Amino acid sequence: MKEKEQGLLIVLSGPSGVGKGTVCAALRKRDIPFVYSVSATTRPPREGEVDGVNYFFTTKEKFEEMIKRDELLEWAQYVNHYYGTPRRYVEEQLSAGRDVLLEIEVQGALQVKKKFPHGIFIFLMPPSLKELEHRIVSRGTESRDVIQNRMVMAREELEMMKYYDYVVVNDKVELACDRIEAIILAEHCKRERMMKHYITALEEEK
Ligand SMILES: Nc1nc2c(ncn2[C@@H]2O[C@H](COP(=O)(O)OP(=O)(O)O)[C@@H](O)[C@H]2O)c(=O)[nH]1
Ligand SMILES: Nc1ncnc2c1ncn2[C@@H]1O[C@H](COP(=O)(O)OP(=O)(O)O)[C@@H](O)[C@H]1O
Repeated sequence: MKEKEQGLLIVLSGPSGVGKGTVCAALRKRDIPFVYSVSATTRPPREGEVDGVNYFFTTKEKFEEMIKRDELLEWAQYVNHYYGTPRRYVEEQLSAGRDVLLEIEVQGALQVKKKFPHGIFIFLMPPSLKELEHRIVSRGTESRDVIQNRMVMAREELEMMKYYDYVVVNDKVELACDRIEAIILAEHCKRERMMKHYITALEEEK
């Protein structure tokens, strides 16, 4: 009998402004069968962001409680705010055999890698640093100081690319999505090759 396989844990990281949110929104339209983890954060909501959809917006005190109670799979401080992945949802979905996508920054991704070494780690790259700065500025959601901080972080984050399994350039949104979709498909094929029940089925047919 076919045993229930765990879903794939897919981690997408990349510097602020590279287009993670844009690429994830475009992936959602493609109806790829995976679920998205919603992070908790102490950052204030931007215009149009909805609590429980974009993030669970919370206070520093409540976030620190979640850390204490071990309710987060990983967490990090990023430009003066906390961000973290609620553990329960991810574990439940993976156990139900669903693929889960986490969109998180690099410190958190490295924590996840320790816990899920078989996760798929994808780094989204800007075509150039100049284009990255242009994207952050043109998004218009951050003050000049925050943009400068994010550019400093971006240079550090790009150094961490070496820890990822895949690098995807976000030159064109749809091309970046094609590449991510191809990676997930390939990872499923790889996993199927390793599955015992296929080998058993072939042997039974002999
Ligand atoms: N470690 C960690 N990072 C997160 C989480 N959620 C979001 N982030 C990252 O935090 C950084 C800042 O996110 P945000 O303030 O929404 O800005 P933006 O993604 O750059 O537009 C981004 O690199 C996100 O990928 C999380 O749960 N854990
Ligand atoms: N491939 C792309 N080409 C041009 N602009 C892009 C591309 N991807 C994203 N953008 C733009 O760059 C800005 C930052 O994108 P966003 O998705 O908010 O980045 P992140 O979530 O990584 O911080 C947005 O204004 C978005 O429209």
